[in-house]
Amino acid sequence: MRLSQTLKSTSRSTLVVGALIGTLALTGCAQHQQPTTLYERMGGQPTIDAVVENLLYRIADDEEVVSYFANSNIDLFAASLAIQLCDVSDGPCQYDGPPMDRAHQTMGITDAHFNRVVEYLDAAMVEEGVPLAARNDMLGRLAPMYEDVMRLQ
Ligand code: HEM
Repeated sequence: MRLSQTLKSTSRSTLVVGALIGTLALTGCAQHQQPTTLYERMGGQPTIDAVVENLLYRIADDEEVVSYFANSNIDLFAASLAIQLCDVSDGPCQYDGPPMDRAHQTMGITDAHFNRVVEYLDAAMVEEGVPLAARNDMLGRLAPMYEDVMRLQ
C-alpha cells in the first residue's frame, strides 16, 4: 500500500472513530435528560395528586385516623399536602402553609397513628405506580418531619 493510500485509509478510520465517539457522546447527553429530581421520578404533579387522593381514601377507611380530621377542611388539607410533597421532592412548588408543629399541635397524635399514616402514604405510592427508589427517597425526606409533627402533641 502506498503512503498516500495509507494516509487516506487512516483518516477515513479517524472519521469513523470520530463519528462513533460523537454518537456515544450524544447517547450520553440523552441519558442526562432522564428524570433527575424526585418530583420527576415520582411522575410529576399528576402522580402526586393521585397519591394524595389515594391516601385520603385510606385515611377515610380508618376510623381511628380519620377522627383526627373531624374538624378539618379535607379539600384544603389535600391541596396543602400536594404542594408540600411537590416542594419536598424538588418540584416547582413552594409550601407556604403553617410549619408542621403548629399544623398538628395538640391533636394527640400517637406514634402508632403516625406510623400508620406513613404506611398509608407508602401504600398509596405503590398503588399509583411510584417506583421503589422514589418511594424510599420520599419517605426518607418526610421522616425528619416526625420531630416537628410530634413536638406539640
Ligand atoms: C410526615 C408526616 C406528615 C406530614 C408531612 C403531614 C403534612 C400535613 C400538611 C401539609 C397539612 C396541611 C397544613 C395546612 O396547610 O394547614 C397537614 C394537616 C393535617 N394533618 Fe398532617 N402530616 C403528617 C402526619 C400526620 C399524622 C400522623 C396525622 C394524624 C394521625 C396528621 C393529621 C393532620 C390533620 C388532622 C391535619 C389538618 C389540620 C387542620 O385541619 O388544619 N398528619 N398535615
